[in-house]
Amino acid sequence: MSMIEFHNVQKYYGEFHALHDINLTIDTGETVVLIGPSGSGKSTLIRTVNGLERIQEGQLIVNGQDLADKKTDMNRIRKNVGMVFQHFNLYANKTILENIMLAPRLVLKRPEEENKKIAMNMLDRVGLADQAPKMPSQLSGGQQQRIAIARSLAMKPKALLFDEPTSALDPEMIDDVLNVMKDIARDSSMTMLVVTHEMGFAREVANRVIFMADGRVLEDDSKEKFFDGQPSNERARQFLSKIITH
Ligand SMILES: Nc1ncnc2c1ncn2[C@@H]1O[C@H](COP(=O)(O)OP(=O)(O)OP(=O)(O)O)[C@@H](O)[C@H]1O
Repeated sequence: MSMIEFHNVQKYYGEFHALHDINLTIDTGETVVLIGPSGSGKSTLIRTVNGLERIQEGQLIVNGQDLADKKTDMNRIRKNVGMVFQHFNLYANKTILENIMLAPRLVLKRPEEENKKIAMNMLDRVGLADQAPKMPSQLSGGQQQRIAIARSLAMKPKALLFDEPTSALDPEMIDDVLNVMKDIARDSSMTMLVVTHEMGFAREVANRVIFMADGRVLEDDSKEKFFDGQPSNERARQFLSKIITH
């Protein structure tokens, strides 16, 4: 079953044509890695999936709802589609546990006891249950990003979007975050769309790799074809050789 479908999607920022005729289908449970040079439209594309950016033309169906339709309930979309950003955006004046319990309490009206139990389970899943009473500033960047992931998971979403989740982290913290993401990717019910330059992650757990440039999808391959064969597109081949050698 498909979770996300782009049909001839066009996105403009004013006069600037940011997404050109995007056609993509992402099935439930797939892990899709999105790569491409800076400014190619990767963030824009994933931000359209939970309505942070509106599209101007075409059809974008997420979890069976058409996001181009003004009547679509965006709150319902955001309950089902979580997002993890480059900067973790935790609430600085709330404990780790409160950060995780807040949205399920306010948005899902989840009863307090159940909410706490699920929050602690998610903290355990990212390996940080012992940090529950601390404040975000007491944690490292890598730990804060794992808390941000736990916070998204606590909403029990059907899909998770990741926008360069490790690019703001010190190198020694990247693996811990990637390991948590790999664990989620192996859960076959979760759909993941990930913008990242971490090719080790892509090689290990992605089902597909999509290459974008100038607002267009130029390559959409299985992981095997992308890494072990060759992308058909010349720019994708060049990009791949650069990121793998650096
Ligand atoms: N709010 C905005 N208003 C105007 N132009 C924008 C806006 N957001 C992005 N753009 C432009 O759209 C293009 C695509 O940007 P986007 O951030 O989606 O690219 P990206 O591939 O994610 O890049 P990066 O890897 O540098 O984050 C860029 O040319 C950018 O300047």
